[in-house]
Parts: sequence; structure tokens; C-alpha cells
Amino acid sequence: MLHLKLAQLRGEVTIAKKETSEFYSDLEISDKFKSYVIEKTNKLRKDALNLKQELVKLKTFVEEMPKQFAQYFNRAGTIFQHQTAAFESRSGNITALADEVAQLKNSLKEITERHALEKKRRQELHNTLMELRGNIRVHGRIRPLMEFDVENEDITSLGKPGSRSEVVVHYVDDENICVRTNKHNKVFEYERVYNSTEKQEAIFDEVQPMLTSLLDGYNVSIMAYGQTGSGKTHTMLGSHRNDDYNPSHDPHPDEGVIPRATRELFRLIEEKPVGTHSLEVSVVEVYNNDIKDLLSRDPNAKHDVVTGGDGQLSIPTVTSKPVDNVDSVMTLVQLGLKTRKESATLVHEHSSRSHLIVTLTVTTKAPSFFAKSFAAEPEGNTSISKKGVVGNLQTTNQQPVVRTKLQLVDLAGSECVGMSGVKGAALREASNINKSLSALADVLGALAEHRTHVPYRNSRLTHFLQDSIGGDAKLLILLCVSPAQRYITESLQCLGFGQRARQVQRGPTKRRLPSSAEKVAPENTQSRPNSATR
Ligand SMILES: Nc1ncnc2c1ncn2[C@@H]1O[C@H](COP(=O)(O)OP(=O)(O)OP(=O)(O)O)[C@@H](O)[C@H]1O
Repeated sequence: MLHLKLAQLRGEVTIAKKETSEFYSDLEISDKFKSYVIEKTNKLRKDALNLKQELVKLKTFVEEMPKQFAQYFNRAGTIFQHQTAAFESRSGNITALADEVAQLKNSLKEITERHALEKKRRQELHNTLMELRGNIRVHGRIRPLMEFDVENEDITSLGKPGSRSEVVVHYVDDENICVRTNKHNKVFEYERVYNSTEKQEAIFDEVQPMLTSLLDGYNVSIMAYGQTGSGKTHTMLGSHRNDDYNPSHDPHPDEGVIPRATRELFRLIEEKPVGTHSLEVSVVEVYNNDIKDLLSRDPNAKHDVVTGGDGQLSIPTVTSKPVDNVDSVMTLVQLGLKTRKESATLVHEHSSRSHLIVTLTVTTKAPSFFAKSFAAEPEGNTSISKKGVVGNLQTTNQQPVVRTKLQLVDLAGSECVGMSGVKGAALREASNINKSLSALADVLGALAEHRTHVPYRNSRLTHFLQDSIGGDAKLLILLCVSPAQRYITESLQCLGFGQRARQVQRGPTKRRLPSSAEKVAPENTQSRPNSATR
């Protein structure tokens, strides 16, 4: 029993020991918790203190807020008022500005119109002055860049500065051309300049008034001058194909001066009394310094310029065919073109190797006022000798007649022989072309400097054109220029030629008047045939 009691007590002691150790362990935890709680309490106290301070600040801020808000509101109100006032004044200004712009636009329109009118007037005065001085009218036409301008050129350098296809000839305005390179800028002034996009019609618009002059009794000459491939034939004829003349009533856009002038001439004649005007055409080329009749059965026969009794020049042996409509003229011109010397050069495929001269001679049965004005004209003022007689008078029933000439000239191209790549016979052609063109430049030089001797006879071309260049014809030179750098030497030469031509003053252009034979005795004087065909 005692043993049992001992074991029981021992069990109770073990349990008591275990409980005691658990108690100690709980006590330890509780101590830790206590210090944790103290620590947290301290922290919370600190936070509460901070919060209290924040709360004080917030309270102050909230107390201050209405005051600040009122201040902000006042400032915003003031700014709004300012902005509204500024906007109102600005919109007022915008309306005023819009009015001003509208007024300026109107004034600009007026000024532009006035300027155009003044320019036209100035041009008319200039033309009159030029006519009084006997100046040669010079126009410049820049052609577009063509495929053959860029041939054999590296694609990467096309049109680039310094490349041969770089555009160096520029249209400045309708009176000025500028040649611009890295070395120089040279400006050339002419009566009219056409840019590369201007159509054939624009050129003809300037030519058209000269045709009215032709029927008013003035001789007229229009010639295209320029380097090979610069657009002379394009300007004068239009297309190279010989069989593509457009016989329709309206001109084809591509048609050049020759078909357009012919068309216009017949239109003007149609407005005159029936049977008062008749027309003849001749087509001639100057090739290798020989004059060839392109309408003759023997186009290789040579012809010479002769001086008539009255000092007027003519080529009596050249075929002159009567024509009565534009188609018949163009058929004859096309016929002549088939014989004209043309060949391919390195510059372009259809290079004209001769100077082409199409002459339209108008014979006008002079109305009575012509005879009166002739009677009133002081001796020497008429461009026809009072002793001169016109060749075909018998056909006009002794009625006074006036003969005027329209000379349309497509000169062969001036060229640098190296560039055009010609050899042999072609080289001879080229050197003859260059010689005749330099003779033309010499003639203009002599005329410009009023030299006593003008070397017309140095070349058949200048001898043939003597009356047009140095006489009293209204002369228009159309300078054709290529825009590319590769032709710059020729372009400068051509533009310089034009400048020289502008300096020529030949005295007033003269109106053709009826021959004296008919005026003195219109009823009973038999006319004598004469080679003076003016
Ligand atoms: N203003 C232009 N617009 C369009 N094409 C043009 C113009 N001018 C010239 N051309 C073209 O350039 C080429 C050469 O022109 P064109 O034959 O008239 O030169 P050219 O001065 O008469 O030459 P050449 O003296 O060698 O006979 C042609 O194919 C022509 O159609």
C-alpha cells in the first residue's frame, strides 16, 4: 500500500514539476508579451502625438482655407475679366484685320491689273520706239530638257549640279533669261522670253500682230536662231515628220510659226474685199553656201541674188507658186522639206543641215487711200522707188498694187563640231553652217556699230537676207536655247548673238506703197516688167 502510495505521490510530484515548468514557460511568454505591449503602447503614444500635431496643422489649414479660397476666387475672377476683355479686343482686331486683308486683296488686284495694263502700254511704247529706231525684235525660248540631253549620262548624276544634264539656263520672267553656273550668273534681256512649258500658241500670239502689219504694207521677217537641237525647227514648223501637216481648220497644238502664220494670213485676207489680195510662195534652202530652190524640178541648180534697178534684191530664178489656201502652201512647204538637207548628228537625229527660207509674197491691189497717202508721202520716205514698177501690173488693170514679203527662216544650227560628232562631207556642211552664221553675226555687228561697210556679201545667207536684216522689214529673231549644261558654250553664244541683234538700229520701218507708175497715170500707163518684186 505504501509502495502504491509512494508511486502515486511520485506521479503527482512529476505532474506538479511539469506544471511548474509550463507555468515558468508561460510566465516567460507573458513577460515577452508585456514588453511587446509596452513597446507598442509607446509607439502608439508617439503616433498619437504626431497625429495630434498633424490635426492641429490641419485644423489651422482648414480654418485658413476659406480665406485662401476667397483670395484664389478673386484672382481667377480678375484673370477671367482680363482674358474676356483681351479676347473681345482681339476678335475686334481680327474683324478689322479681315477687313484690312480684304481691302489689301482688292488693292493688290487693282495694282496687278494696273501693272499688267502699264506693262502692256510700256511694251507697246517700247515696240513703237523700237520700230521708230528700226530695232530688231528679239525673243528667247528655252526648250524643255529632252531625252537626248541626258544620253550616255550616269543615272545617279542626272540633273545634279556639275553634271552635263544640269539645267543652267533659267527663265527669270517674261523678259529675262539667266545662265547660272558655279562660275557666273549672266542675265540676258529680250522683248519676250518663253519658258520651257510655253506652248507653240504663246509664240504665235506674239507673231500674230506682225501679220496684220504685213497686210498694212510692211515687209516682215521671222527667223529662228540657235544651236543644233535647240528647237528652231520645232518653233518654226512644229514636227519633223514631213507628212503630218494638219489640214483641219484649227491649228494642231504642236504646229509651229510657219503653218500658223499661213493660216492666219489667209484668215486676215478672207476679211478683206474679195480679189484684192493674192499670195505666192517660194521655198528655198541655203546649203553649203549655195541657194537651192526646193520647189524646182532641179533642186540642185544654184541660184543667185540679184539687185534690181531700184536697188532691191531678189532671186528671179526661184519658183514662186501662186497659192490660195493654207493647205496648198503647206503642201508646197512639205514638198520642199522632203528635199531639205537633214541628217543625224550626235546631238539629235534630225538635224537640219541647211537654212530654210519660206517666203510668202502678198500682192495687194491698193485701195484709193493708198494712192492718196502715197501722193502725200515726201520723196524718199517711201521704201519703193517712185520710178519702180511692180512686175505683174498688167493683171491688175493698172490698179496700184503693193507687194509685201513674209520671210520665215529656220536657220541651220550653230554647233560645236566636236559635240555634233560629224566627219567628212558632214564636216564641210557644219563648217559652212558655222561660217554663214558667223557672217550673220558680223553683219549685225557692223549694223550695230553703224559701220559704213556691212559685209552682207560674205555669205549667200546674209546676201539673201540683206533686205530683212539691214532693210526696213519688221524683223523678229527667235532665239532657241537648250537648258542643259552640256551646251552652255553654244547657249551663251546664242544669247549673246541676240543681245547684239537688239543693238541694231536701222531707222524707222517703212510701209510699202503702190508704185508711182500706177499712181501717176493709173488709167493709161503701161507698166514695165521689173525684177523689183516688192
Ligand atoms: N519647246 C519644245 N517642246 C517640246 N519639244 C521640243 C521643243 N523644242 C524642241 N523640241 C524637240 O527637240 C528636238 C530638237 O528640236 P529641233 O529639231 O527643233 O532642233 P533644231 O534647233 O531645229 O535642230 P537643228 O538645227 O539640228 O535642225 C526635237 O525632237 C523637237 O521636237
